[in-house]
Amino acid sequence: MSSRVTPFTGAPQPQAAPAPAHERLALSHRPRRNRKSEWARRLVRENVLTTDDLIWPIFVVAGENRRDPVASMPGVERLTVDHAVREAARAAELGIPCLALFPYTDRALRDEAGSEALNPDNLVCRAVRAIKKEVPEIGVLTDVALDPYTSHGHDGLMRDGRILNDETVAVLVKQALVQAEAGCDVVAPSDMMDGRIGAIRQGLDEAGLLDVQIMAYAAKYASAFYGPFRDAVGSSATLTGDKRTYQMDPANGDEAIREVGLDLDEGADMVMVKPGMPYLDIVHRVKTTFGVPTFAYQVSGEYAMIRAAADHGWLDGEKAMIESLLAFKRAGADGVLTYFAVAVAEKLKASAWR
Ligand SMILES: NCc1[nH]cc(CCC(=O)O)c1CC(=O)O
Ligand SMILES: [Mg+2]
Repeated sequence: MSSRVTPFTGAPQPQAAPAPAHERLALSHRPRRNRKSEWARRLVRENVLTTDDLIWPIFVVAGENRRDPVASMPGVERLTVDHAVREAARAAELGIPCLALFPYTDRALRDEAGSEALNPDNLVCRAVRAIKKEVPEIGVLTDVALDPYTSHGHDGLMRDGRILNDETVAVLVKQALVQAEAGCDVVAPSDMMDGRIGAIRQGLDEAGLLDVQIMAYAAKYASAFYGPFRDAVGSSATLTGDKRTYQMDPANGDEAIREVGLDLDEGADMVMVKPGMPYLDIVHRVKTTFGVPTFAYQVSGEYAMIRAAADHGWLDGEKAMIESLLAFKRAGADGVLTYFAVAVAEKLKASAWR
């Protein structure tokens, strides 16, 4: 038997000579013991990141056989539907459970009311149909909100500079139905209007779409970290003002618990906290308070920060990516929407062969 094959025999690890007795601290606890080697660290590890935890957001654009880079998100591209289908197949192959689709809408198709959102043949619906036809085994989540479609870049209808709530909800119900009829598996309202979860659930149920899940962007903050996303969907160019009358104040925590409670009462199957890294306290509170499927969105600005620093050689991008995602698991998230999804899945697959 080869003497090198000894990992299961309890062979002692090489150790430094112990300090002379008179220099030793009389400690009954030495937490470092459980960190002394890789096997010991693995044995006591509390959380793991797996490919099952990942939702991959992708941007789609009209046309054929094109991939347009997003300048503020190095490594992220807007994909025409044919490429999106190919990427969906790659993601499924890697074991990623779900994609989230976001459209870049032509400027000419944007109007005050965001009416392209209700076109059953809009870009998102075409992408959903193509992906579900070619790659039926992957989950497809669509975003319910009007911002990629409105000329003013807001998530809802606007009158006299104000975002209307109830009128917007009526449109969001129609938007969710259009997406569900195209075949999406999950609708994810990201608009933060009050009462939209209940209205969308009722609309889906009345249409017989009982199996379409709702992932509510329940605690979504008015954040500076969405900047690169707005470049990707073209709403940084259109957005007038900010979203603070509907998205949450970053100063608030208790309010997130109330918001999540309302969305659950209204029928949300899963809830989300967004952004991610600066809001891990909220993720943790939501999970411990409600014990429901809880997701976090590692948003575009978080991706851009890690990528930019890594591209400058200022940090190890791969390690920072894994550490940041593991932190979501530790905080209590059941899964994470992340632009790193494919990179992580590839890394996890490679390490499974170790
Ligand atoms: N309904 C808009 C929407 N859906 C997802 C994101 C942000 C995602 C990201 O930054 O990665 C946003 C931006 C916003 O609210 O302005
Ligand atoms: Mg709400």
